[in-house]
Amino acid sequence: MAKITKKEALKYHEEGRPGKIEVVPTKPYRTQRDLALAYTPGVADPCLDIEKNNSDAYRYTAKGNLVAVISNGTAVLGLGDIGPLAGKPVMEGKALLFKIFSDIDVFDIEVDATNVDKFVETVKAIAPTFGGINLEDIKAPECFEIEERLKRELDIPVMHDDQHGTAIISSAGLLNALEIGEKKIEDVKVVVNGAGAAAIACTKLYISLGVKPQNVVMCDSRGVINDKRTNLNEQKKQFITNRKINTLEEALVDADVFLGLSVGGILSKDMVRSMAKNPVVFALANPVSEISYEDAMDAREDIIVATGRSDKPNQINNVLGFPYIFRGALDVRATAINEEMKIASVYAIANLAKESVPESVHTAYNEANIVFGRHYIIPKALDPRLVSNVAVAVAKAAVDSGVAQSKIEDWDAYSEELKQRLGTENQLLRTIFNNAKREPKRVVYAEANNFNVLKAAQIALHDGIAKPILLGNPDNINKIIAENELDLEGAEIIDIRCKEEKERRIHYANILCEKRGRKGLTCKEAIEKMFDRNYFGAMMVENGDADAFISGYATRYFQALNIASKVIGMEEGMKTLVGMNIIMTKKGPLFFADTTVNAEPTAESLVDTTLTTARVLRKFNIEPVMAMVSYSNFGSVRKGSPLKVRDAIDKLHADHSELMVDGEMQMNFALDKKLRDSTFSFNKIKGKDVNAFIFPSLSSGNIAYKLMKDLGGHENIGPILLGTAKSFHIVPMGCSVREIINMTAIAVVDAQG
Ligand SMILES: NC(=O)C1=CN([C@@H]2O[C@H](COP(=O)(O)OP(=O)(O)OC[C@H]3O[C@@H](n4cnc5c(N)ncnc54)[C@H](OP(=O)(O)O)[C@@H]3O)[C@@H](O)[C@H]2O)C=CC1
Ligand SMILES: CC(=O)C(=O)O
Ligand SMILES: [Mg+2]
Repeated sequence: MAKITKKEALKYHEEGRPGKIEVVPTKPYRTQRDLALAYTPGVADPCLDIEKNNSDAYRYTAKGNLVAVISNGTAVLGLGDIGPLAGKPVMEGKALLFKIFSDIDVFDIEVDATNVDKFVETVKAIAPTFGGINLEDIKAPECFEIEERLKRELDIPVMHDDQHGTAIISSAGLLNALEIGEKKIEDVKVVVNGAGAAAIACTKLYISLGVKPQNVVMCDSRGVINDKRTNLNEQKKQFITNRKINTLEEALVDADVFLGLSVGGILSKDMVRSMAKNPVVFALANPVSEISYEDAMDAREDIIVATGRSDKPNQINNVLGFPYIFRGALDVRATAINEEMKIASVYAIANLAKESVPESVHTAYNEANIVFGRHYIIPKALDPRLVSNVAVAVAKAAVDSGVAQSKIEDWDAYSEELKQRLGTENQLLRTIFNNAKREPKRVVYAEANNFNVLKAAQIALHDGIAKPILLGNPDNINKIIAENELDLEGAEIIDIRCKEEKERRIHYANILCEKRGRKGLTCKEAIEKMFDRNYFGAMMVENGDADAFISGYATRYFQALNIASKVIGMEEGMKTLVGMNIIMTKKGPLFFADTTVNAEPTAESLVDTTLTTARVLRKFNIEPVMAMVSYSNFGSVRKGSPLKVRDAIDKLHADHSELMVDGEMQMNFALDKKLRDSTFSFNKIKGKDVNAFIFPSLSSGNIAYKLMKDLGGHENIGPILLGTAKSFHIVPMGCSVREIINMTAIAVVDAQG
């Protein structure tokens, strides 16, 4: 990632509405009645109910999803005591992270109080507003007493994130780093630089996970905490070493682990070189780490390095924890965040790093293949699985340890709910993928000499969606596999040009020649075409040697379409192929057809488009409710394209009366059922939300889906080719791995019949 300049950082914060957060109403407020409900007199009723029963605050107010990020600015990142106001950008930043990663709303509260009593009293006084308290950037040793007292005196979860959030994440990182370095936690020698909030909590958690207290040396700003030191606070006293050493440099000789939670730039390359083999260096000070990632990597080859920064690999930062720990705690109304919940988070985070990484993470970090190892010991901050993995583990631990005030009956449903809440789960794709997994099919990838195609095939293979057949030069394919550490064991590779495939080429050519002989194709030409992977792959499907075909990554859409028509042909009874796009909206998926094939459809082809679209929706377990859209309503214009739409509708109503379809209608009547039903009460899709739109021409369909995608910012799946006699699918040229995987699942479902 390119370095961020000061100018850029200031502009980011200043631009538009200053700062990073705003408050958004969640209830209607446009009418006088709305206001009377939102405020007086309506608001009095929930007030009186809450007066009688305090827990009703969770029913009638935002309390249950509201966390306070509270700081007095005495230890802001590694910037030190810069005061509450100067710390506000960090607290707003935490608010932003809470919202985007776990949909928790946050008020950031900067308190002008360094005195422990005053700070505690302030937090207690405002606590009724919140469902949880996240203490932030409060310096040691005051932070320990502040947290202890608030935990004791409040009945909502309180967590000092710099202590426990950091301890949880760095422990997860440590477990994985030791596994990679093949070391046992009970044997490792750990040097902790820093003896403040984060360092003390991390060290305590390391010990509870198995590090031996006698194997720990802790340093503060004055050097090693040893028995010569005086005036140590109670927390530091627990870590006095009896080793006769005074400096960080001495402590690091032969150490296995360096944990830095202090200040930037205090660790030299030479110190790193003096450590034991496979050393673990967690340089976690922010914004400048104890040693830069580059210097640490440069110091020695066997090192495992992590920093707190977002712009380097292995980011150990409490952002991987606090959003999800509070999410889990709030969802079961936990009265505390206890040790059991912390340990559950450690293992949930550590284990997630060992699972195969979703494509969205590769895309977000612009990395081709992220796999568990030295450079990936901990999940990435943008990993969408964190919310369901960590929050579920925390909530379960809260229930099991008896601090939960409400129960979750169905953990799978809770996990799904979290994914949907964060928009990380696409219900439609989940259905398609589940259907695909139920009966995976042989999918032939015609362009397997491309990394994206191979990566998609690997994921499809490992996720049990498809059985890939890869067409391409085996040397090229194997080179890409080796260079990118892909694993395609079990996938068949076919070199269509080799002499062993000659017989098959001739066989396929004969079939094609028979099919197209009267349409101008000579047998010689057919043989030549079998050296083209798109033709060969399509023939594999046609001949039953594969179930579905995918191409388009490096082939023009219309070229692939042409092969589909010539080799595979159309489904029985169909006179046209159809292109369909799926637009993912907040209200659910919307299906647009035809978006890519028929430039000037006739009434017959509009009928075919409607029937094919309806069939596909049913394959996706969706009952089609379809509108044939135009610029007029139910015959209001008696010329031009509305006429052919009317003809199509008449035919559909006559021959397929069971189908929920009507038109022609304008888009606003299709989208707004109240408007439609009140104006045209006779309409056949009365009371229904339309989920599929049939366009009167290719231009309108194509323009509409691109407007939704690019201007509306909606995710788009497709175009998907419909109406072929067998499963034949074309991905957009140069598309992402995700798009190829999605198309694979669709192709498999299509092939299932
Ligand atoms: N990556 C992450 O997720 C997180 C990183 N951090 C980082 O950890 C650091 C400490 O934060 P926090 O614990 O909240 O702050 P504290 O103020 O509570 O602690 C700071 C500690 O650093 C010690 N220190 C300062 N200078 C040196 C030095 N030259 N050598 C050794 N120790 C030194 C201080 O020593 P003394 O006691 O003598 O004053 C003190 O013990 C910050 O840089 C912060 O950004 C914190 C939380 C999370
Ligand atoms: C990440 C964090 O909380 C800190 O550096 O203080
Ligand atoms: Mg902090």
